[in-house]
Amino acid sequence: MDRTFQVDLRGVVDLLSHHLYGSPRVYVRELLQNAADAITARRATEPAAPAMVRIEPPELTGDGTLRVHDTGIGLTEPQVHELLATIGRSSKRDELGFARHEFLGQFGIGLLSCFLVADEVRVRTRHGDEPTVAWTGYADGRYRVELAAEGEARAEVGTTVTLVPRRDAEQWFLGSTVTELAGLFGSLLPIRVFVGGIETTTGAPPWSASAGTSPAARRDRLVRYAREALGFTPFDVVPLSVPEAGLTGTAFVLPAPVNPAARAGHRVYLKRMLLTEGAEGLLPDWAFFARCVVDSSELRPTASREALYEDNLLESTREALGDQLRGWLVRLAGSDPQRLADFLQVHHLGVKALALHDDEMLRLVERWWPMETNTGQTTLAEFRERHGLIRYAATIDEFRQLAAVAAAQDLAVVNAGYTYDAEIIERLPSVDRSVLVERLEPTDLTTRFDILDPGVELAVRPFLSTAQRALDRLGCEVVLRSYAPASLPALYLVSRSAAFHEQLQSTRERADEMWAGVLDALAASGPPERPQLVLNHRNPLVRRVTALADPELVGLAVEALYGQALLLGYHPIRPADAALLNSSFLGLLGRAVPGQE
Ligand SMILES: Nc1ncnc2c1ncn2[C@@H]1O[C@H](COP(=O)(O)OP(=O)(O)OP(=O)(O)O)[C@@H](O)[C@H]1O
Repeated sequence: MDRTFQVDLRGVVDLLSHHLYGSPRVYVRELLQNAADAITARRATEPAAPAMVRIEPPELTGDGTLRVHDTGIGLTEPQVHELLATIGRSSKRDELGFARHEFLGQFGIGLLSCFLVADEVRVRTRHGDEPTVAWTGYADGRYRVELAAEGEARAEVGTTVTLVPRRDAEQWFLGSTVTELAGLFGSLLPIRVFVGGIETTTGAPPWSASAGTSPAARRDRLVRYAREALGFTPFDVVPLSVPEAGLTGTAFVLPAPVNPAARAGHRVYLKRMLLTEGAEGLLPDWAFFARCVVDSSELRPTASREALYEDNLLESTREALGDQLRGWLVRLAGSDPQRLADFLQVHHLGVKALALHDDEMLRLVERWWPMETNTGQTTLAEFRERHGLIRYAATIDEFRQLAAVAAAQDLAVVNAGYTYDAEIIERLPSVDRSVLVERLEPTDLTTRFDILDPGVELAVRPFLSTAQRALDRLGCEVVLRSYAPASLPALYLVSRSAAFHEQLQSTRERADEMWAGVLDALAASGPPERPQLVLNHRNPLVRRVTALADPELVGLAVEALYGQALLLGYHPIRPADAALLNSSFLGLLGRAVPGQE
């Protein structure tokens, strides 16, 4: 014998409340949705029928219940038996079981959500001239269907749903809560909803054409809407429209920086009923700087109606919305570059973070983000146009060391020391093969320094060996070259490998034995290049120093030049350097101040 499943309603309600719905508050949404669908169904054959829902919270009914009256199509007695007594049965599907397009509901479980907050649900409904039918359901799964008694018959077509609150759920029935929830979920519904005497529907969405007379008025309205509903004054508003998803709406560009990795939540309405205030996946990741409010008639909800269902339509919608935001950026670049600059000022960190993965963002940064260079601020695109390649210093310190000298040699350098900049520059050739990039190494500059002519070279040899002796213990090599600018007496240049070895050395001094061994092994992997103190023979002071006869004074002068070059290049000052600076300063002072004790 075939048997039929028995459904334990308590178990189902438990499942809904703990696993499907995020909060019991959805009961208001489900009631509104059923009322709106019933009105839609009635108006299909009776276009002039009223479209009104009235909610009476317990403060008004006076008997502790909440009532929802609608002017919808109502149900006949057989329909009540079929639809209200069977979980998963809906009138909103076609013969093949597909969700019918004009309705909000489709699953046939919405009414059950009332049991999240109510012990008892009563439905009194009238369809056309049929008698009024009364259905009463209980949370334990019992239900009763009867024809309404004579005095209880409805005068009008429509349905009244009455909820008898569960003891511990009374807070969900407060007039203020119900008003807030009806406004939250249903403010855009194309019907009129009242809670007590307060209308909670606001008419057409704020972005619809009829809502504002001129584009400027509509924009003002949207800015006001963002302030009230989203809590910020947008940097800009961007109209959105994706016909294939029946989608219209607005993207609000955020006025303050956000973390692009944080999931953005968008406010999504489906057929003008709020689905969620935190929809993910509506925009591509790179569009982290916008929050959307949209209404769609075609996108699908998950069964909980709290998120968008990820399908092909959502994917193509995401792409289309991405295109529209990209278009906004491009238009901004063309029509109002200053505003684009303002936008980047706010969102540059996020834009740059994405530029490491997203080609569009990379191009945006290349074309529009002004970078610091030793010839002033300029975009990478301009820099490349002017200099044929992008030459950059990879850290701020390197840039500081090199900027002035490189500029004097007509060598333009970008400061790529700020967050993401060096990686962005290095990624450029992967999207455009014609882009040449070159990392400027401090020691690259030495190739641009002129060597001295042999006569001078010979004459300064004694000076150089005295100078070298003074700096030997600091591991620094002294070199004499001729370079611009003449005002610069000396440069301290550390190659990358020398910098690495220096760091290794200072770590080794602090490490315990085991680690010292490891570090030694590392250090042995490459010959340490020594840092160089490059004295500038074009500098008058340096020339005078090279001509000094007193070796002690030469030592003091070279030490002082060494210290000054360290400071000028923002190099770290080790204890030995500090001691040397100190002694050379005092030594020179001693020489400068005449007289004896
Ligand atoms: N206010 C109402 N007026 C007329 N019919 C109603 C009303 N409320 C519910 N019904 C009928 O009861 C059926 C079941 O309602 P229920 O809310 O459980 O599911 P649904 O709205 O079809 O789908 P969903 O689970 O997606 O909300 C509906 O399909 C509808 O036919």
